[in-house]
Amino acid sequence: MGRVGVLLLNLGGPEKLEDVRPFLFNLFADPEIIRLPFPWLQKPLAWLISTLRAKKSQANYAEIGGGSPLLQITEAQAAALTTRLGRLGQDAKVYIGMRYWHPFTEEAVEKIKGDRLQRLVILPLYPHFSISTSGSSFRVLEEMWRNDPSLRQLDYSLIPSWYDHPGYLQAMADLIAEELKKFPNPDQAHIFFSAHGVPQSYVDEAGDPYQAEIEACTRLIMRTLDRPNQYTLAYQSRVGPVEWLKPYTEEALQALGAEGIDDLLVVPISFVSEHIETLQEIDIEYREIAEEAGIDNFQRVPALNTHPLFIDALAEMVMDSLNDPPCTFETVPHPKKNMKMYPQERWEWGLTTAAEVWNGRLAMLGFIALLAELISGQGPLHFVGLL
Ligand SMILES: C=CC1=C(C)c2cc3[nH]c(cc4nc(cc5[nH]c(cc1n2)c(C)c5CCC(=O)O)C(CCC(=O)O)=C4C)c(C)c3C=C
Ligand SMILES: [Fe+2]
Ligand SMILES: [Fe+2]
Repeated sequence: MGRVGVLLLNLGGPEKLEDVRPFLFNLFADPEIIRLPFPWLQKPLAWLISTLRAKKSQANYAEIGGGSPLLQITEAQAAALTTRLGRLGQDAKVYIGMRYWHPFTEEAVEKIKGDRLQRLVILPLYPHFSISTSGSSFRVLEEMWRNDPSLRQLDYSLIPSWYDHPGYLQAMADLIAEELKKFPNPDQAHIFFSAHGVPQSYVDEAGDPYQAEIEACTRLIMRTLDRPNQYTLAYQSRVGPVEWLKPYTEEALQALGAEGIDDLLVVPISFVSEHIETLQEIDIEYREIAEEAGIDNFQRVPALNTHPLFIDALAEMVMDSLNDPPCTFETVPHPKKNMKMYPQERWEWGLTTAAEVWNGRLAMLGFIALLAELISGQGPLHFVGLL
């Protein structure tokens, strides 16, 4: 086979404190993160939430050195993958496409168009599929493919998720085994999987396979690890007023503390690189909650980053994808039509003409409330927990 391209998809993160607000704007402007009944409200609301949330979020980024390490780590993963594919005899160019910060997915696709590839493999750096992560990036790409005849000439294949890949599972099990050795009694340490949450409605109403994939993944990691340790799965990083996947990490930590657990090993599983939610949320915020709950020995497994077994696993997935029949945008899960998405359940009342009029009026009222929030800093968005 001639030259192939590999497009690594990731979320992106602010590199410096000034980037935080525009990064948050991009995130909240994504209808796969918040979907409003009126598309025209999407950007004003994103502007408002990002402006109001920026200070708190900047303070968190300041605690981890003033920016996200995500791009540097993703670049190192891309370089390691290029080398590994070269060793397997596959000349490949690896591109990085971030959803909410530079280098954006659109920039990567511009480069790809100039490079006359024979085949493109699209590989999200999220092991599990969610509408809000891989699904959102696929939607952006699908739109570009729809509008650009030159892209439609390109032979491509997606890898929707890979939480059950044996090489990935082995890399995770190795990282866990390595950390367990540091406990006074390794078999007694409680293993605590902390996955990034999503709103419950994504799973129940939009058909997001995320929760099922996370649950299957933790079982497979434990089977690969083959140790007698007890384990728990919980969901972190809840944002906003609606119900998210449960149990919530903070509540699960408190419950384990109350049960008398002293030795706890946290395993972040939704993400393969260190980022704000591991370095700040787990290492600082959840550690504090755990210690207050009486868990004295709180340790964390590092993210995979460029773990050699993990890079081998990525290379294997790319090689397999080159030989398998292509997987296209049409074949991956799409949110169900008319689904409710966070925080739409509060803002959608129906589709009749009368309801439309009322929706419009209420949306206006909502927007005024949001402006009040901006001016006073203490309005309804603080109340519901979005800020
Ligand atoms: C698999 C991982 C992730 C899922 C699922 C996910 C869903 C999701 N996220 C938000 C809101 C925010 N996410 C933020 C940052 C962020 N999110 C992920 C991963 C997943 N998000 C990562 C890796 C990062 C950090 C990137 C970095 O800078 O290193 C943020 C910004 C940070 C903050 O202010 O807390 C927000 C906000 C929602 C609403 C959502 C599902 C609907
Ligand atoms: Fe997130
Ligand atoms: Fe967070």
